[in-house]
Amino acid sequence: MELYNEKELDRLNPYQKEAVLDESPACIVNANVGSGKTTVLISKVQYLHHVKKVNYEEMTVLTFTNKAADEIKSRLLAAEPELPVEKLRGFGTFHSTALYYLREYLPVEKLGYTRDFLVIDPEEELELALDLIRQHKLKIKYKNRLKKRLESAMAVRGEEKKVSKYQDDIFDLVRLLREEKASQDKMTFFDLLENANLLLREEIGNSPSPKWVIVDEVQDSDSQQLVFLDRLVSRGANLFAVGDPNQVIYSWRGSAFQIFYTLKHKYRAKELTLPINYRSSSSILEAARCFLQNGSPLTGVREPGNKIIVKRQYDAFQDACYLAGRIKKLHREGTPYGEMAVFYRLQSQSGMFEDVFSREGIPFEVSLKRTVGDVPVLRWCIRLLRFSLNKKDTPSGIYVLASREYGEGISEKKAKEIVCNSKPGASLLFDKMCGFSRICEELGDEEALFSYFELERYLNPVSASYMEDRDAVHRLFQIMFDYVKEQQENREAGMRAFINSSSLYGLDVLREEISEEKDSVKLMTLHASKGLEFSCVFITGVNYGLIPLKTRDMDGEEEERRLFFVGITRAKDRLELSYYTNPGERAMPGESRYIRMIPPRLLEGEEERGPAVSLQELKRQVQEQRTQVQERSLQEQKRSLQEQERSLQEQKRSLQEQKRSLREQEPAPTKRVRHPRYGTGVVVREDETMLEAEFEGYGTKEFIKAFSELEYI
Ligand SMILES: Nc1ncnc2c1ncn2[C@@H]1O[C@H](COP(=O)(O)OP(=O)(O)OP(=O)(O)O)[C@@H](O)[C@H]1O
Repeated sequence: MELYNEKELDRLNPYQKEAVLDESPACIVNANVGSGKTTVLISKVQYLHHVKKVNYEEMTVLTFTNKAADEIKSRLLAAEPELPVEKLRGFGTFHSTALYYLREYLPVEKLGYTRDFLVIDPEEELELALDLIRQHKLKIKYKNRLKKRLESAMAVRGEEKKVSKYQDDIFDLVRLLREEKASQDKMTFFDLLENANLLLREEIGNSPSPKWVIVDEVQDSDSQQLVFLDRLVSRGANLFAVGDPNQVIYSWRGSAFQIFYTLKHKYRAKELTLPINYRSSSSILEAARCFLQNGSPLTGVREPGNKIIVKRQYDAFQDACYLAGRIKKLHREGTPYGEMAVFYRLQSQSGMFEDVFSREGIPFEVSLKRTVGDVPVLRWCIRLLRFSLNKKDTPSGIYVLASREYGEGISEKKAKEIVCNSKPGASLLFDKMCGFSRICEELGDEEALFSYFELERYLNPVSASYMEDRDAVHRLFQIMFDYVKEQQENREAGMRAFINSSSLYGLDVLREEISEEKDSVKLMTLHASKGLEFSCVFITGVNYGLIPLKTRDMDGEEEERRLFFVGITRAKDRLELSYYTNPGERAMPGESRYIRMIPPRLLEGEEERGPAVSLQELKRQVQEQRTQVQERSLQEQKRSLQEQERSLQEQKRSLQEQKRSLREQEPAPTKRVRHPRYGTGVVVREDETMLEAEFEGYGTKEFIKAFSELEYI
């Protein structure tokens, strides 16, 4: 049966079809968010295989995350269940593909390694570096930033540039570290790409020489990854790279906006576009357009859908309680939990949501890349296996023996003596590790492995965490045995491969990773949301200081904006944003400008919103509001003064009233006057100018005071 036919192509829009059918030696697809990059990538692989008859083994498909690689592989396997998974070994992250090349093809011996080298994480490298500083009495400044300093020093190319700006021994440390890692047969993630790049340059005649290199999320490639691409392209591979410049969210790793430009010109690549977004409702897309940076048109095909809800909350706790209710309601109305996600800016924000959701009985998963090293008992077990499989890894041997929690708990000094001098008989556990290779193939199952190392004794059976630790180790061993069986390699090689994947994949190797099938709400940082989609997305803490984070420069600010763009474009049907009025020290109270950048007609909140405004306008409005408030208060004061005055006059009048009535009630004191003609009289009425008096025999007479000849008596 033809697995890929015209019908498959008909599902694609014309832009997608053009990208799939394109056969240029180099093609860069500048794709919009949600425009079907993954769809196109998978179609391309199927088209090349089924129509152009390119074997899967002749393709290298590079992704940015393990999850993306797994998705591509599982979609290919779903379409073609008989496809042996080994044929897809060239499909993976840059690091896992480099590991595959180094193990299978490249002459690692030239760099002092054996094919059995093991991958270590950066923490282990740091331990090694600190040891070397002590041993060689190196002068290293800013040791608290050693990890960062090592990263930068390792990236320096050209001997003449290897001069420490702090005038210390950092470059000697890098050299010693490189030698030490090779002598212990260990590589870090950085070394995987670095060594693969070195050997790929030299080993032109040697495999691997893929016919096609297909790259996902190319916008986030760093300089090492671009060199890796270049090595493969210069061996004659066709390049097909897909990416979105609006989703560059890792420029601190060295990826840059100019990658498209660089690739296009370096390889004279044909540039295609995927403009149509299939994912989000048109309201969500319209909001997303406010955060676009490269001005490419973002076209959608969906209905307007729900308005974007904006909620003001007192703090994260109140928000978590509100979200718990909201999520339950949406679930009752038919949205599966697995179609809902809560995004935040910082991992430290997840705790509050985890607590409240567990209390409220909401199933949830936190997307957190944890390494096996984050679980103490697993870290100890992995190092036990590391030393058992690689006797050159003396630091792991010492770590196992000198651990305070597990093993024999012997002193570090003694552990060093035993491991470095290979002293048999001094420690039972050490002897077991040394004898592991001899019995490894005979171990029937994970139980036998557990018993061989007598772990019921060494996992500290009196500790409170014993049961939990024992179960975790059983699980680790069981998965390792399954993995080894799947690999169809010998036991030791399979175990090595497992340990390497545990370093590369983190705890995902225990299949505790976020799985889409599980019906649970997903909690994750905005960074972790990349490439995913959900029916309903809640972005919490949209306060200045969180979203966006305070940044040092414009580049940082632009990256924050792209990160928010990535977050909102994960939503298919519902987008809900919240901000806090009491966000704690890190952030400012109130909504961040990102909410104000969205046109109000797209928003629905609990309060009436004014029009979207610029910061200047906002400032003006605040000042205007202040002046209005001041004027209003002055008028209030005036009104109240007038009120008081009126009331005083009332009181005065009422007092006069009372006085008058009292005067009327009381017999007025008689005033007497004498007149030369009428004799003595009694005053009956008087004001300032007039006076009336009654005279016996003459009656009442009225006088003008100023001209009368009256005399008071
Ligand atoms: N031609 C098409 N017709 C209908 N739906 C499509 C088409 N192409 C892709 N889709 C759908 O659009 C959505 C987004 O596709 P996909 O996840 O491949 O996009 P993407 O470009 O990888 O997204 P992102 O930019 O977020 O990484 C998916 O739900 C997919 O099924």
